[in-house]
Amino acid sequence: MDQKIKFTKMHGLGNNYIYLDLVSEEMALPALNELAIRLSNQNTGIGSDGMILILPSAVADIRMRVFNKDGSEAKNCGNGLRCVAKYAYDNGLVTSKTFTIETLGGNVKAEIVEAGAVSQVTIDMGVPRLERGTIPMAGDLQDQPVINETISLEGEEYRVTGVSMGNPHGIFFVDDIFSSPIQQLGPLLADGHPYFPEGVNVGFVEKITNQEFQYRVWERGSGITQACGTGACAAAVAAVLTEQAKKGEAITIHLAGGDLVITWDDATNHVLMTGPAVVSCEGYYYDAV
Ligand SMILES: N[C@H](CCC[C@H](N)C(=O)O)C(=O)O
Repeated sequence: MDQKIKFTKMHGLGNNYIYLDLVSEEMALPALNELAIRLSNQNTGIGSDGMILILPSAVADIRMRVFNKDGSEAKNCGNGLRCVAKYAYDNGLVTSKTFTIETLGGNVKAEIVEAGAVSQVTIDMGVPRLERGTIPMAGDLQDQPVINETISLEGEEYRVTGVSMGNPHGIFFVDDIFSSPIQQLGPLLADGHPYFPEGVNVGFVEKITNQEFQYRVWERGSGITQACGTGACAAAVAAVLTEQAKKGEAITIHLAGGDLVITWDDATNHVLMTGPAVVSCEGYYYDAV
């Protein structure tokens, strides 16, 4: 069947997805997991880190579903949320500059800080989940946080901090981001390992100052990406948990694709993320299956 599917490709700091607007027009789509794989394929599809659906919501102003390049569905996507917010505002799906977005990881609040070709968007990502059982991570004391826990992987010892932003993150602090073991630990942990039963986004963080960190990521389901919004939030939370940064202060996370400003708010315990959202292109994909 040759189905003509309208899409918009957007990115947040180079973390790019194919967005399908199922609010403005009904589309009967094929199996979503397989469609995400086809759209993401850079040889036979459009090429991206995955697919994001923009849908009506019964509990928020709009709803986001995110699928990785391998077709797996994730519960949250920070760069995706900023792009969904941009799209919704620019295309009149919402009428205010502040609105709510439903995700599988919980509802979040979006604010269009600056509209334009490059929109600046703030997302209130809500409260980070720190208990071992919520990441989830294997081990005793499932109701306790995992902060710089020593784990042995392939004969080497590493220290990991676990943070969930609705999706799982393992944060490893390193002395030099450019010599981090991303190629070893990414494939080993991201898509299924006894220590991370649901897989994990594997993040490496180097401290520059108390308010500035470098971050690189091997994403669950997509591999190395230019940026990971939930990962940047997890990196800032882990920096506070390991007493390398202060709660309540703005923390700049430098990612391969650019910077995000993250604040883990003292009063609300919510994590705020601010950064850009950009449309790369739009058009039609001919799904010949
Ligand atoms: N790979 C992630 C989903 C995308 C998250 C990332 N692109 C972001 O901006 O937060 C996961 O499976 O949890």
